[in-house]
Amino acid sequence: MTQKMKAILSRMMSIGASVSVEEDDVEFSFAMEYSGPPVSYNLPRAAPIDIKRIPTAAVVAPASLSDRVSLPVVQPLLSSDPLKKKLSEDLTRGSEPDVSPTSVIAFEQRSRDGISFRLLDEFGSSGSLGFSNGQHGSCDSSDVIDDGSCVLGFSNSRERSCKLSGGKGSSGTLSFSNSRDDSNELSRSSGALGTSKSCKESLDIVDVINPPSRGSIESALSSRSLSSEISSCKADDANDVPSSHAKRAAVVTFLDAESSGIIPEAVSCTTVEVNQAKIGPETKGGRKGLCYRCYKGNRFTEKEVCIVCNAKYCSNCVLKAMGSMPEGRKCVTCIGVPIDESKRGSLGKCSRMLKRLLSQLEIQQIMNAEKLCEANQLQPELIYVNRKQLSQEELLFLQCCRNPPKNLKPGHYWYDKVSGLWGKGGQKPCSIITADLNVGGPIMRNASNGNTGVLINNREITKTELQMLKLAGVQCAGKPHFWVDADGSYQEEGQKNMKGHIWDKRGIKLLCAFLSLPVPVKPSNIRPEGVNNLVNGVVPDYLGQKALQKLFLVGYKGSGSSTIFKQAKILYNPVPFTKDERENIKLMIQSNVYRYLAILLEGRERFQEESLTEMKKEQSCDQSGVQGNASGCDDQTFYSISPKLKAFSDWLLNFLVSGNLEAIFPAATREYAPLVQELWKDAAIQATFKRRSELKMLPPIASYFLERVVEICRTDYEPSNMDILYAEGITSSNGLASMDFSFPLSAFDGNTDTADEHGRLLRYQLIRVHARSLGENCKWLEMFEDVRLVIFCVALSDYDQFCDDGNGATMNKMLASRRLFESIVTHPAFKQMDFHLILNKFDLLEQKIEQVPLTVCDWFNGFNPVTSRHRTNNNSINNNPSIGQQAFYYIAVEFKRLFNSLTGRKLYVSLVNGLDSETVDQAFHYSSEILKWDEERAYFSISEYSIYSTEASSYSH
Ligand SMILES: Nc1nc2c(ncn2[C@@H]2O[C@H](COP(=O)(O)OP(=O)(O)OP(=O)(O)O)[C@@H](O)[C@H]2O)c(=O)[nH]1
Ligand SMILES: [Mg+2]
Repeated sequence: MTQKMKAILSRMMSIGASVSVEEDDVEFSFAMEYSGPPVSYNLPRAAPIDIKRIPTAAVVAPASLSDRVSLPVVQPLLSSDPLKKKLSEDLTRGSEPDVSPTSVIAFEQRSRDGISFRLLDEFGSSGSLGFSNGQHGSCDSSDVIDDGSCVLGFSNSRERSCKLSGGKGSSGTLSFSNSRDDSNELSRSSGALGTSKSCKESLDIVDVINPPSRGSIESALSSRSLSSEISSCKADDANDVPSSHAKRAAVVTFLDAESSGIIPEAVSCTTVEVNQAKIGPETKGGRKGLCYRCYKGNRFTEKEVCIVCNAKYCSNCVLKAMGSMPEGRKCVTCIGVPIDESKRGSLGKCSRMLKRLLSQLEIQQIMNAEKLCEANQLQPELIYVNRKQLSQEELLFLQCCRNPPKNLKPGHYWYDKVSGLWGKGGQKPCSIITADLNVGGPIMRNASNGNTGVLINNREITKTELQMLKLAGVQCAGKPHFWVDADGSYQEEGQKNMKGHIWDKRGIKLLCAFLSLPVPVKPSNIRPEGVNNLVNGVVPDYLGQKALQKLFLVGYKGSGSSTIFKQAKILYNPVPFTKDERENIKLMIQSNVYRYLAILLEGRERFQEESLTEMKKEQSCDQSGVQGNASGCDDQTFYSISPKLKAFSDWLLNFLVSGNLEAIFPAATREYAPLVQELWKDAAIQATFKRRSELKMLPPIASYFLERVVEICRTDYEPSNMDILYAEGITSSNGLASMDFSFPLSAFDGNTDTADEHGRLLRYQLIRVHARSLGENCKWLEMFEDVRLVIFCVALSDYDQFCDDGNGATMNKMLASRRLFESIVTHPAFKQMDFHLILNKFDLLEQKIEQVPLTVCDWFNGFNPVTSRHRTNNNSINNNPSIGQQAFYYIAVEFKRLFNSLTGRKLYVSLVNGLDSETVDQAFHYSSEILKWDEERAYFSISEYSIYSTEASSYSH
C-alpha cells in the first residue's frame, strides 16, 4: 500500500485508527453500524467492537499487484454509469442503442491532491461516497434508496471499476479493492463487507434476503455470524466450474488487525459465491440452458428471466437470486438498473413458475412494482423526436394521446405533426399517430432518408411512399411538394385548392398493407397504451357516438380534483377501479398512512419536549427553596415511548425528513405491521392522536385512515370505494388521468326532457391533470387545445391555509389558487374556452368559518356577512343563508369578477362537496349543460346571445 493510499485512508477514517499493513498487501474491511429500524424478530447480538481492533480481510492466496499504484484523477462523469454514457453516445450518433442504461446522478468534487470523489445520488439520497484512484478507473457508489446510512466505495486500480450500490436497507457498506482488471460490486447489502486484491479478480458481495436489521454489521465484524453472503473468485479458477456462479471454498478471511492469524471460525467458512449475472453458464463453457445460479437443469427446465440482464433461474434459485423483487423480476444485482428494452412488452406478465412459488397477493405486488417502479419506466431523455430529446412531459403527452406510437423504445424517431405520420429515424413511416402533438423539434427534410425529391410536409418521402402515392393516383410528376393533413386531404405547395383525400382512394388501404405502410387507425381501435399513471380501465367506445366532449379538470394542489375525478369514476363507470388500480391505490393509502404516522410521531416528540420543559420548570420551582436546580428530574413523561418504538420512530422520521418515504414501500408494510400495531396501541401515541388538531401537517382526512391503521397496514388489506375516495391522490405517480363516460340511463329514467336526452347521448372524456404537470407558465396547456370545457377546482377551505409560493416564501393558498386560475384563463390555448369553477370542500368551509373569519385572506377582506337573529337549523340558500353559504357566494362572485375582467365572459360556478357524490353528479350535469348552451349559442343572433352574457348571480345552486 502506498503512502498516498495510507494518507487517504487515514483521512477517510476520521477516528484515525492506525492500520498496520505490509506494502502492497492490503485488504481492509469496514462496516458501519446499521441505523435502520428494529425488526420484529430476534437477531444474534454482536459484541461491541473495539475500534482499534477492526478486523481486516486478507486474501488466502494473495496475488501480487504488478502495477505501481498512482493517484490519477477519475474522469468527470456527466452520466454516472458507463452504460448510460455509451447509450447517450449511441443516441447522439443516431445509432440504435445496444446497451441497457442505468440512471444515476453524479455529483463530483475534486480535491487538491487530484483525487476525485463522487457522490452519487439516485433518488435524492445522500451519504454515498465513491472514491476512486486509478488510471482510467471509475468508482461508483450509488445508494439507491437512502435510509440515512452510508455507503462507501474505495478502489485503487487501473482499467477496472469498483461499484457499490446500496439498495433498500443498505447500511454501512464499505469496499476496498486494489487490483487490476477486476470489477468489484456490492449490491443492496445490509452489512456487506468486501475486500479484494488480485489481478483479474472479481469480487461481489450480495445480500438480499436479510431485511435491514440493526446489528447485522456488528455481527459481521464480531465474526459470530454474517448476514451477508460474501463471495470472491479468481478468474483462473473459473475453468473448473461450469460458470461464475459456482459455490466454492472461502478465499476471504477476516483478520483482526492486531491479532492477525486468528481466523474467526464463523467467517472462514462463509459461503462464497460469485455473482456475474450477465455471464451465462454457456459463456463459461457450461451447457446451454443451465440455471445461472446452481448450474443444474437443461434448456427445457422452466426458468424465470431477469428483465435487466436476461439471467435465467430455476425454481429452486429464483427467489434466492431475485430476493423480494421490489422492482419485479430482477436479479438483486440488477435492482435500480433500467430494464432490457426488448422486455418492455413482458412487464407485469409473470411466469407460471413464479405463480406456483408465490401467493397471488405477492405476485400482484411484484408485478405492479415491475410495471410502476421508476427504474422500469421508459426514460424520456433516451427518446429523440425530430432530433430533439424528449422531456418527461412530452413523453407523457406522447403516450397519452388518443393514438400513441406503439412499442416506444429508446431511439430516434421522426414525427410529422401535420399529418401525424410517425417513423423510426431514417426509415419510412411506421404508423399514423395523433397529429398536432407538441412533441420534439421541427421535422427535417431527410428525416426518413428519402431520395425521391417529392416532399410531404417538408419531409422527402421514401421510394415506397412514392410508389404508394402513384398507385393511389396522386400526380407526382415534377417532384411536387405536398401538404397532407391528418385526415389525408392533400394539396400542392403554393396552391390553394385541395386536390383530394389520400385515404379515400379505393384499394389504398390494401395497397398500404402490401407495401407495409401505415394507414389511419379507426377511432374505435384507438386507446392509449403504455402509460402507467393513466387511470382508465374503460375502452372508449366511440362507435356511433358524436364527437367526444373533452372536459379538462385541474386545480391547485389539494383542491380535491382527484377526489372529483374518482367520484366521476364511481358515478359513471360500471367498474370504477380495475384490479390494478385498486392495488396501486392500496399501496398509496398504505404509504400515506405511514406518512400520517410519522407526523404523529413527530408530534409526539414535540409534545414530549413540551411536557419535559413544563416538568423541569415545575420541579425547579418546587426545589428552588431546597437545591435551586432540577437535576433530579425524570425524563419520562406521558408522551414517552419504549426504546424499541423510539428506534422505529426515529427511523420513520428520518424518511419523512428526507422526503423519501415512498422508498420503503411496499416492503415496509409487510415487515413493520406488528410494530405499527404496537405503536398505535401505545398510550403516548393515542394521547398525541387526541391532539391531532395541533398537528398542522396532518390532513383532516388522516384520522379516517389512522383510526384503521393496523387494518390498512396489513398485506391483505383491500380498500373500499370509500377508502379510495378519501385517499389523497389517484396514483403515486399522480400525473395525468383520463376516463370516458356518458351519463347513465337511470339518471334520466322517465325524463323526456330533450336537454337531458342531449346529455345522455353525448360521450365525455374527463382529463384530470395535476397542476404541477403543466410546467412553467402552464406551457403544456397547448396539448389540450381541443378540450371543450375547463373545470377548475378550488378548495373553499383554503382561505386560511398557506403554501410555498415557489420562491421559498409562504403564500395564502387561496391566492395561489387564484394565480393558477389566472394563468390558465389567460393562456392563449384556452382563449375562447368556457370555464366551470367548482368551489369544493364546502363542508370544511362551513366548519371553519365559525372559527376563522373569511377576511383572514386579503382577497376577501370586503366580506361582511349579514347575520340573522332568526336562523333556523335548516338554513336554505334563499332564506337566511348561513355564514358558510354567504362566504361561498362572496368567493364565487370574486372569481366571476376576476374571470370577466380577464376575458369579458361569464364564469359558471358550482358548489360541491367532493366527498358527497350527489353534489359532484350535479356539477357534471351542469358541465354538460354549459356545453349544450355553447352549441346553441352558435344559432343565436348577437342580441339573443346576450342572454349568456356575464351576470354575477347564477350558480348551479
Ligand atoms: N372534507 C372534505 N375533504 C375533501 C373534499 N374534497 C377532497 N377532500 C379531501 O382532500 C384531500 C385532497 O384531495 P385530492 O382530491 O387529493 O386533491 P387534489 O386536487 O388531487 O390535490 P393534489 O393531489 O395535491 O393535487 C383528500 O384527502 C380528499 O379526501 C371535500 O369536499 N370535503
Ligand atoms: Mg390528489
